[in-house]
Amino acid sequence: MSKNDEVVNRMAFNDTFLRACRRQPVDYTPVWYMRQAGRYQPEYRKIREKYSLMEICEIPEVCAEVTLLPIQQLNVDAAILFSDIMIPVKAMGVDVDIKGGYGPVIANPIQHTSDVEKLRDIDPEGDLPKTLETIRILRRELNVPLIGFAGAPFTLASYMIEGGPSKNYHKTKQMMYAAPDVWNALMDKLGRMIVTYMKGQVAAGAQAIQVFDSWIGSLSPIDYRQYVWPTMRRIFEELRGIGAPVIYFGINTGELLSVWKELPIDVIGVDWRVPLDAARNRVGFDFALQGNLDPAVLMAPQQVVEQKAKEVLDLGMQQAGYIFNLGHGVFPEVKVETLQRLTEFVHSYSSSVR
Ligand SMILES: Cc1c2[nH]c(c1CCC(=O)O)Cc1[nH]c(c(CCC(=O)O)c1C)Cc1[nH]c(c(CCC(=O)O)c1C)Cc1[nH]c(c(C)c1CCC(=O)O)C2
Repeated sequence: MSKNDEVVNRMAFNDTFLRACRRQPVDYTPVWYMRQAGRYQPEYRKIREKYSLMEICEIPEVCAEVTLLPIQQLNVDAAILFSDIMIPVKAMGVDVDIKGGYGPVIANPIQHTSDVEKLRDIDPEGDLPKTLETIRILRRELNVPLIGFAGAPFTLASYMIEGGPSKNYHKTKQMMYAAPDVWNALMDKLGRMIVTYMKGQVAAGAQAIQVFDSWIGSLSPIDYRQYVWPTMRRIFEELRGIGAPVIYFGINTGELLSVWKELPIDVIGVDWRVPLDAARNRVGFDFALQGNLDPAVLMAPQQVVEQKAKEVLDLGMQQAGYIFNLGHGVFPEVKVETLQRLTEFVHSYSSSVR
């Protein structure tokens, strides 16, 4: 390749990730990492010395810079907006703080119908202008697709009800089982917020959407269907046709996949517990899959990382519509170089096998 071709190539838009989301043929397996912008990067830690996470999200130039760090360093095939699932919850009027190394903290947890009634419906242009401005800046700078995102109702509700991270979600489930009216009102309100917010992100330039339902695996399939499914179906039906593929991700969702397969979504994010061929057997061939290297593998020597990545790829690549990712986010202890080499490996191995 001549120097000139290289420049042209670098500027051309790389749509491999979007093609994989739509189960179209690709030249190699696209890859991005959950939490690809974060504390494992010295540059991120430096920016965090100056600004809190919430402050970064309020300064579009800095927020765009943080989003771009992994694109420049890792050669990944998609960018994910730097933000947090709790940012729009704050815009609904909830007093949220995010403590690094711990998680979201809420001063006045939701308990009663009146607490739910107090939550404001958001207007993304009016309430989250900095997020939309960040997306617009990013679209000018990026030559890979930009993923927008939201937290799903159950996962958001778990923080809003517990007041912070939780092990067993006792208060959340207590509301679900004992006060279904309050619970349904909360699901409904969060569902509407998510649809409005995702439409706003896509209108501003997000090219794919990931809905994070990180803690949904704490529910049985029967309870998922009864207490969460109606809201999820409404959300995804309303997001259908917005012109951006929709990814739905959660942890510990092995038993939920047979329910998820009835949802109108494009991509299912799988954690490391379910081998990708088993996931295919559970959801069928109408979805792309994303995942699912155990993030803990990134602490191992490079040859182990590559062996484990190969095992994941050999299962994932059996069908069109596969995106390599971790089964959850990058840990702060991971070396940047490990992810650089992993990305290179995924690209080269997948293009050699094809
Ligand atoms: C559950 C959840 C949250 N936030 C998010 C989820 C869903 C995905 C998941 O399960 O990880 C989503 C999220 N949060 C963040 C992003 C940025 C984009 C990216 O992935 O690069 C994304 C996509 C920034 C962040 N959000 C947070 C950090 C930590 C670093 C910091 O404080 O600077 C980052 C980079 C803080 C946060 N925010 C949250 C937790 C539990 C924590 C603490 C955990 C930790 O400290 O590692 C809530």
